[in-house]
Amino acid sequence: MTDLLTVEGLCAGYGLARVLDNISFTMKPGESIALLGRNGVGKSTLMRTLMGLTRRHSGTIRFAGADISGASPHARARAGLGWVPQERAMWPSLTVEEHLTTVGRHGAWDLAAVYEVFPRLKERRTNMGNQLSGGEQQMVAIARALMTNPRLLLLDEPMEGLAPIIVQELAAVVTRLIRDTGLSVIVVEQHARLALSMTARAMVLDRGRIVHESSSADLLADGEKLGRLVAVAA
Ligand SMILES: Nc1ncnc2c1ncn2[C@@H]1O[C@H](COP(=O)(O)OP(=O)(O)OP(=O)(O)O)[C@@H](O)[C@H]1O
Repeated sequence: MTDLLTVEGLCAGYGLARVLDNISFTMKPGESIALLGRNGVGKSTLMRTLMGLTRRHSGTIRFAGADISGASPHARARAGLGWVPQERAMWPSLTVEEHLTTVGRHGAWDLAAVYEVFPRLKERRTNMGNQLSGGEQQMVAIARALMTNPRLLLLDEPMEGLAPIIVQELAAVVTRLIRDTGLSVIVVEQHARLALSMTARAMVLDRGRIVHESSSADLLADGEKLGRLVAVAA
């Protein structure tokens, strides 16, 4: 099977400051990766670099058969990269449903499909973005990315700051997306064990480099290694 994503020798950062140092990895369609590491090691920077939101110093990114290394964020979204940013980025004056329909693109994910995954959003469909709880905002952020019918979904700390019960609810949804719909996903998460339980592959960063790659199950089973590589939150 051809790769969905091929990253080779990627160095990137902000201005002249280099954060990512020679990152290389590949992903096949349907694969899921937990991207882990301590605070400040470059996880968000890698996600943002895949979306074209940082300064790439060198290296290449191929996605769905095309070299997107120099493509704009907009072009990358059109090519099928779905982005759920850490800050959620709600539009206060739009309703839940407007958040979803303004970005909708033809494909299996339509309003009915996302409401089936997030029944709470259907109940809240006329609420404004600024009338939602943190968990509901995160559901909108994920649903909005699904409405673009992405080939790869990038989730940057989707559980951050949410109550434990909402974390479990969202984790169940993401697991379902990965296992049942075969969606390709990279998820950055402070809840390392939770992220490993949702995904097939684990990748750990330290100071901008990949320092560990294995199956998620292997890393989950090795508590000592997990503790050494990652500050384990849960
Ligand atoms: N907009 C920016 N401009 C300059 N430097 C930045 C910017 N954003 C992040 N950095 C720096 O890049 C490095 C990596 O940050 P990044 O947010 O990618 O880490 P992270 O692994 O996602 O950490 P966290 O889990 O805390 O979000 C840090 O040293 C950070 O200070």
